[in-house]
Amino acid sequence: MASAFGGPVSLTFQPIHACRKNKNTTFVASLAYVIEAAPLRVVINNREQHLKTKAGESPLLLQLRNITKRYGTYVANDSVDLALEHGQICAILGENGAGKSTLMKTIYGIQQPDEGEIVWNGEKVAVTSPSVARDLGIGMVFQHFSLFETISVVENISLTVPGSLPDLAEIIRQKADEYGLHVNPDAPVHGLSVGERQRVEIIRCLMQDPKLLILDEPTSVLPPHSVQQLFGTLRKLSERGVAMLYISHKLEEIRDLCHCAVVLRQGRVTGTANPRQATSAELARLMIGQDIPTARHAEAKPSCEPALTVSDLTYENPDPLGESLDSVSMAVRPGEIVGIAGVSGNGQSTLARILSGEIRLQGHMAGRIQVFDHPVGDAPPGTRRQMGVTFVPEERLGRATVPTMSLADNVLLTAHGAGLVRKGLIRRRQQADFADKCISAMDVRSRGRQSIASSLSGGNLQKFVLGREILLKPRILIVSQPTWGIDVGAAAMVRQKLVDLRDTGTAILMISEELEEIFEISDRIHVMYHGRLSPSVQARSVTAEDVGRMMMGEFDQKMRAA
Ligand SMILES: Nc1ncnc2c1ncn2[C@@H]1O[C@H](COP(=O)(O)OP(=O)(O)OP(=O)(O)O)[C@@H](O)[C@H]1O
Repeated sequence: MASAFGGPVSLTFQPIHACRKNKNTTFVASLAYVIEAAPLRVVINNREQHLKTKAGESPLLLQLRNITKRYGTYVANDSVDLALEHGQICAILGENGAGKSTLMKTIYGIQQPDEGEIVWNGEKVAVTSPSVARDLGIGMVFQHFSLFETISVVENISLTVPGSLPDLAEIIRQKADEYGLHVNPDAPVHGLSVGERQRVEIIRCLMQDPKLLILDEPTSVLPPHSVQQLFGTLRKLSERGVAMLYISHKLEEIRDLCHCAVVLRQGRVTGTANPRQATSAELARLMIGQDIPTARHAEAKPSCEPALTVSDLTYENPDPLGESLDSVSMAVRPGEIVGIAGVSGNGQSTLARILSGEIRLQGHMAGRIQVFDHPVGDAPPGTRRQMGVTFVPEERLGRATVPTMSLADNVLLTAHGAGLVRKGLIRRRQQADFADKCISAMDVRSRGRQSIASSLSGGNLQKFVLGREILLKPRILIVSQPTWGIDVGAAAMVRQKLVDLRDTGTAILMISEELEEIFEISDRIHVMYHGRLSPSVQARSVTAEDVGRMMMGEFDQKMRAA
């Protein structure tokens, strides 16, 4: 059978038994189907009854019919059909650039589809803006929080939800009790952990009584113990009839939480799956069309002399809301990967900025930073780069790239010294070749080197930035959150590239909140906690539980007691 792509179509039928059984709901066995490379209409579960549907409500909360969204001639969403029931938690899966965010932006009214229609509770609607979406009952929890740090929780919420502060504080307490989202309405936001901030974002959505919540990679910022707490809340919401669209690259979490999964590839729906019955490997295969390789990780053979040495680094952050460092010491040798684990907000981003030279040794800082034998504590980033140090910051837009510039011009920002400029003039051929190499080496899905950085999907821009720095063949690479927002297939490729770079003799310092990633490719592991760094441990000699305890500060208590 030929598909719309002209390629073959394969059909796989897979029986699903009652996948969400509770005393209120009776299921009939239904079929989940996977259709490769063909547009299809998705009907997620056939049920005998829809007991979560209230009187006057359509059994389907949301239907997308033939939604198409183009950017110029590029089709980001292509005839997407989707149906969602009340209370259903549906994962949206897809590789970087598959069109997930584009689809969510359309549902939330941030952008308009070029073709197709949205049917809400049985009625065709035009979601012309996020406020129209909120009025309908659609809420969105973004990956990056939008809270003002210097005011309290209730003051933040009052900026979008009408009501007096005492009344709002009372409602916050009620919602917090009802859904296990404990947060003090009067607490200033700057003192809250990331988990608490996310609870505030969710409470803010709940106060608008949503029927559908869109969650964009909600666990990427959370420490492991907060993930289960969040899932508890989401399950409660689902039981009360709130439907959810859940974007994530973390397949285990999708298997744990979601009732159904829709797979997008190149803007099209290419299949559905029951995540509770599929393995992570099967879900990954559905997404990327092949098995995921794990990094081939032979034991490191580091040199003796460290490439990067940090001794007794203490930094009192002049920003009262910023992270400080306390007596941080470590060394990274050529040919090894040193991972720094820790819950975000414990000083990792300050450390990365000091090591890159963005913050330089001055009065409120003590200690020493050396690249091989040279002290660099007061050297600017350019000098450090000339010594063979490259950096990948966690913020790709704005810090790693200029959003409004093309990929070709973004290459010049850090690779100009690699023969791309001579006598002050840009060598266009070499510039184009370097950009093309980054794109092909890292499989960056874009419309070529002239694409504007901000038009790339988050994961593809991240791959481009990594490629730029790796191609410079650095002596030292300092990388923060290397696979943040990158799909599982691309993450495996990125980790392999880091291991390959290590094997050429580069010293790599990797700051990551993903414990799995830390374990997969680090040779030694440190943990950061409240601005202090643990002694390093050999990655092969500790368990995730050991590191988890270190992340909760156990090493710090021992060091202080010693
Ligand atoms: N404003 C824009 N202008 C041009 N192209 C865009 C724009 N926004 C997105 N695109 C393109 O649309 C495609 C889909 O992007 P989208 O952000 O929806 O992908 P995604 O599946 O969310 O990816 P990721 O997992 O990396 O976040 C990408 O190829 C991207 O380059």
